[in-house]
Amino acid sequence: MKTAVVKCGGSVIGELSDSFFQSMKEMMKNGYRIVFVHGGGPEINSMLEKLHVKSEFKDGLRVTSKEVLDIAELVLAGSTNRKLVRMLQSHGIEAIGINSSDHRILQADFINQDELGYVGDVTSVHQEFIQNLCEQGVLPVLTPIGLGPNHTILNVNADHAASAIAKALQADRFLMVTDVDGVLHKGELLSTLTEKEANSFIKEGVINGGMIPKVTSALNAFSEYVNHVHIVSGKKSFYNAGKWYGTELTKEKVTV
Ligand SMILES: Nc1ncnc2c1ncn2[C@@H]1O[C@H](COP(=O)(O)OP(=O)(O)O)[C@@H](O)[C@H]1O
Ligand SMILES: CC(=O)N[C@@H](CCC(=O)OP(=O)(O)O)C(=O)O
Repeated sequence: MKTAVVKCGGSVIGELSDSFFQSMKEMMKNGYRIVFVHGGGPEINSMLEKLHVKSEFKDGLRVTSKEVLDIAELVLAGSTNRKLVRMLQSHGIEAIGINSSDHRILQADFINQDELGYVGDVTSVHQEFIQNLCEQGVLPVLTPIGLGPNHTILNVNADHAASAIAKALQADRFLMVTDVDGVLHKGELLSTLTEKEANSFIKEGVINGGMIPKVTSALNAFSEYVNHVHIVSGKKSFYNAGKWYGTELTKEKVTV
């Protein structure tokens, strides 16, 4: 069996297509066990607006007061996670939703409490438990909420959380699902991207906004254990007849 970690961004959760779920099923048919990790940034934003709570981002991370943390957990665990589990089940995929501070699925530590508040980075992943669920044929759907020191919970950027999980599970593939076809350059899809190109595109501003944590997390997971990392769209098929779509990270440029 092969393992794949699929991170689904909040930008596309409401727009996931039938072809996306078909690609998931095709992966499973071809021997992949899938672990799902999700974001929910836009849904958190609209709940914060409804409740008239202000929040800001610093370097792509949400500055998270105690009040913002409670709302982020409420939305991620109470709404986004539930919706995804139901969508998977309606497409015939047996899934279980878990808030990742439960059972120490994700342990995290503050990044910089003074500047960012309750924001964490993953320090450990309960990989045996995740693997056990997969072995039972249940697809785990995980929030990016980690258990911090002294029983606090911490808000973890979902790209960072997924990257840490992919590394801990030594996943054969790591897919980052978003609302665009992959990494674009002047409107054209880049089918491959090397680390060097990614760094210069970030410097030049070609890669900006939410694509920055995605590409840096993708690069971060791209290791001796995780050899295949893709950034793909959730609006269409990303895998069909053994072919992968979107942008794949490569060590060096592939010439075709
Ligand atoms: N070079 C790029 N190629 C593609 N998308 C980019 C690029 N630079 C910035 N983006 C933006 O990144 C967005 C995806 O990031 P984000 O909205 O945070 O997604 P998610 O919720 O899936 O994590 C795209 O919708 C696009 O607006
Ligand atoms: C610390 C931090 O920024 N946490 C994110 C967690 C959700 C997330 O990352 O969602 P997307 O994948 O949709 O961006 C947040 O509060 O928005």
